[in-house]
Formats: sequence, structure tokens, C-alpha cells
Amino acid sequence: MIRMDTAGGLAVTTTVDASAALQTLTSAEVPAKLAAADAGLWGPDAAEEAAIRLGWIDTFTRSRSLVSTLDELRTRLRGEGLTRVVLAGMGGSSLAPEVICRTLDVPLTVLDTTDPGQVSAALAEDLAATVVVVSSKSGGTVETESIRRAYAQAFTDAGIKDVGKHFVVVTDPGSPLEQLGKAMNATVILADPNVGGRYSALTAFGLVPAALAGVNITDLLDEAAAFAASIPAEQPDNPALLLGAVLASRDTIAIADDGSGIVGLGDWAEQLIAESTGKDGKGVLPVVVESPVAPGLHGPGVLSSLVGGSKSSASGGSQLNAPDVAVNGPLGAQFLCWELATAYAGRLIGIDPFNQPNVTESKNNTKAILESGLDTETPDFTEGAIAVYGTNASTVVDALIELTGQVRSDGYLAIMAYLDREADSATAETRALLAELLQTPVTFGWGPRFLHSTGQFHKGGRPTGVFLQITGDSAADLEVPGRDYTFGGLQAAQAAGDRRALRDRQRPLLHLHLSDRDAGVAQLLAAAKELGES
Ligand SMILES: O=P(O)(O)OC[C@H]1O[C@](O)(CO)[C@@H](O)[C@@H]1O
Repeated sequence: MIRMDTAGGLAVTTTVDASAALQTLTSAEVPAKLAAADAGLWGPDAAEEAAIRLGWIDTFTRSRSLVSTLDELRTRLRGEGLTRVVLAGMGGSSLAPEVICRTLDVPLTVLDTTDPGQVSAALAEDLAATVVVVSSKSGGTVETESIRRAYAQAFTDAGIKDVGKHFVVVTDPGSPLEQLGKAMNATVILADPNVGGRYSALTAFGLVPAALAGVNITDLLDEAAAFAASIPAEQPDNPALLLGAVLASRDTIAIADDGSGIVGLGDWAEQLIAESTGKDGKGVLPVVVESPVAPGLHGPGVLSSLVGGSKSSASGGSQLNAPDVAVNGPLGAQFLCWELATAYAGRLIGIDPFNQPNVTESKNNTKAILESGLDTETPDFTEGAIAVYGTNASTVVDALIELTGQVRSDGYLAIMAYLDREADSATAETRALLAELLQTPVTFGWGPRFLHSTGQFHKGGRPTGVFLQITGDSAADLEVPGRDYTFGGLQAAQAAGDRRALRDRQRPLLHLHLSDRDAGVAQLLAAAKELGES
């Protein structure tokens, strides 16, 4: 059976029979109630938060007021020679602009890291032409604030007089960052406080960095508006409803680009789905896979999904490799469709899609470790450039065998690399290697970026994860100005904080520390390959 629902240029095509879930949603009038911003849809406990989190339903209308402001700002910045845009932000405050700019091939440097090498490399590039967008809804996220401090110091050290001119702040009204931005003489743009971070793609958080980098944001807003206008709430043939119904039907969704024009939407959808559904021991684990033929797109309990632009065939591939669901349409419509689908799926799963109860745990652990210092841990053994912690084995290959042997048939492996996602990018190849071997879902995340995404699921969602954490020494550390820790110290504390949170839950965890990153990554990849061959 193939069902395709289309609206406003977006099509959702699926081979999954979701009729029972669709019936559940329509008979409870969920689409109409969501369109009317009914905060009671996810139960009484979720209502208070939902009441202040549903602005995204029609934010594309209110965000129109940003278009002229951002046109003027971009023209002014370019006139002042500020042509290079760097975005400091985590999770919902950086993932949407990243996918927008990747899709439209517009340069944007995204710093959602505490890796000293990655931050230093960005700081070394053309400061005189750099404008830094500091995006944080809460205004208190440690990664974002650390990068803001590093840039402020770097501009000053470079002899730049009016440092504030090099900053644009995006935050909620009344946040500490609003005050700070004003005190710095930066341009401050206030976001819609009634939209949570991961639903904020079409608010100032998604639009300001994209527009300043050179994207025509009107197109995105038009695409979302056309989609919204084409899905009258009463109608059962609603692509977002269909996507929500199939999303809730499996434990895992694997997401790949179909190669037809939308680049990296999975990284954004990963946060949306993981933080929204992964809680109370439930949820759908999102797994971003590299391509439609990469290991892990298909598998037991996995909803395989392909995402593409309007141009691709709606079936999303040949019959042989046909996904369970294909979502094809323009980016602005995609954002809204996936947000609606997640809210519908949340109703079916029975969770509050607007909170992230377990994210603070790792943050608190990090804070405590920064105050008390890192615990001294002795490796179980060291092999070449890799020190190994948390194993009974005595070789890296055997340690990986011991770890992966603990992955249940209904479970998953999470690889979490607190490294430089530019310079150490090859580390991500471990995902496909181990997915091929295990034939169970394998997800890869860069730390601390994933802490704001799958991190919620790993601690709060289905307790079936097995964890491989990778950390590494840095060639040179970098101070966080005005703080008594460095980027390297912060990164290590974040990794240790997350280990503590996982161990507190008795999750299987192997920790590999690379004393030399290039050699360690090469050694790890060789070990993963050897594992596949053994
Ligand atoms: O925009 P902020 O407040 O800096 O938060 C960044 C991210 O951190 C989280 O609050 C928690 O991980 C996300 O939901 C959010 O997108």
C-alpha cells in the first residue's frame, strides 16, 4: 500500500499503514485543536508549558516583520565590510540556520562546540570582516557564552575599536543576554518567547543568521505559509498528520537526504524528534544516516525516511530501496511539516513534546565538575594513541566487541565524539562501519552538540542505549576569557558530566581517550574495520 498526501508543494509518501493512528488523531480532533493552539492536547501535566510554546504554528506570519529589519541590517553590515557570518549557538539556536545555509549553499560558520581547536580555527579567520551572531533563547548557555567571550577578546586583541558592531544578539525578551548585548552596544534582535528552541526554525533564531549570511528568508516564509494554507485542519489528507502517525509507529527513525536539493535536514529533525519525544522511558530515536544507501537506513523497528526537495520523485527512490516514508517539498514547508508531525506523534506516544527534562542533568554535572575539578581516572589500558576506560578487555578491538555485544536486538549504539567536527570529521565514519556490523541502529553525535539533541533521548528515552564516548587531547588549549576554565577544560567537564549521567543510570559505557587525535582516529577506524572483518 502506498499513500501520498500533498499540500502546498510538499508530499509525504509512505508504505506504512498508519490508518489506526490517523483515526485516533482525527477522532479526537487533534489537527483542529492543534491549529487552534489547544495547550491541553498532551495531557494536564504538559498544558502549562504548551500554553507558552505553541507560537510556532503560525510564526511564519509574525516573522514577516523581520524581513525589512534584516535586509537593512545586512546592507549596513556589508557596507561596513562585515561579510563573514559566524553563528554561536547550540541546538535549536543553530541547527535550522545551518540546514538553511547548507541547502542554499550560502557560507555560514556555525560554532556549536567547545573544542579548542575548532574555536581557535574560526577565531583565526578574518576578524575584521566577521560578524558574530550570538543566539541563545535562555541567554545562559555555557557554550554560546564562552564563544561570545572568546570573540570579544579576539576583536579587542586585534585592535578593533567598536567591538559591539561585530555582534548581533538573538535572544528572548528579558534574558540576561539581552542586557549584555545592549551593554556591549551590539545589535539586539528579540525572538518570539512563545516558541521553544527546537521549534524556532522560522523565528529570529533560524532567520537572523540565515538572512545575514545572504539567504532570501521571504522564500522560506512563503513556503511555510503555502503549506499551512493548504492543510485545512478538518481534512484527513494532511501530510503532517500522516508523517506524525508513521513517526509514532516505530522505535527509531533513520533519516537521509535523497540527494534532490535539501541538505542536512536530518541534523535539525534529529533534535526536534529526540528532545521532543525521548522522555519518560519512551520516544522515537532519530538516526541521521549519510545517504540513501548507507547502513542503518533500513532495519527491524526502523522507520526509513528520505528527505528531498520538490524536484525529486515523490516515491523517494527505486522500489528496491524505497523508504518507509519520503518527505519531499521546499525547506520552509519541511520545517513546519516536521514540527506538526512531532507534535502529533507526541500526542500518540503520550509525552510532553515541549519540555526536555533530562538535559539539565548533564549541564549540572558539568557545572559541578568545573567547580570541583575532574575526577582522576586510570585507564584500564592504553594501546597506541588510545587510552581505554570502562572495559575488561585488553585491546581496543576486544573492548569494542565487549561493548557492542551488549547492544540488545531492540537497542542501539550511540557514538559520542567530543572532538573537532571539522578537523576530526573522519571520526564520524565509525557510525556506518558499526551500523553495518551490528544491524541495529547506530547514532553518531559530536559533543557537546548532541547534548542538546539526542542527549535528551539517551538519558530520558527508552533505556536501551549502549554508549561509546570518544574524547581527545588538544594540540593547544584556549582560554575562556574571564572564566577560570579553558575550552579544553569545559569540553572535558562536559564529557565527564555526561559519563556521570549515563553511569548513574547503569548504561553500558566505553570511554576512549585519544592522546593524539589523528593517530587515535586512524587507530579507531582500523579497529572498527577489524571488528567488521572478525
Ligand atoms: O537557545 P538556548 O537557550 O541557548 O538553548 C540551546 C539549546 O539548549 C536546549 O535548551 C537544551 O538542550 C535546547 O532545547 C536548545 O535548543
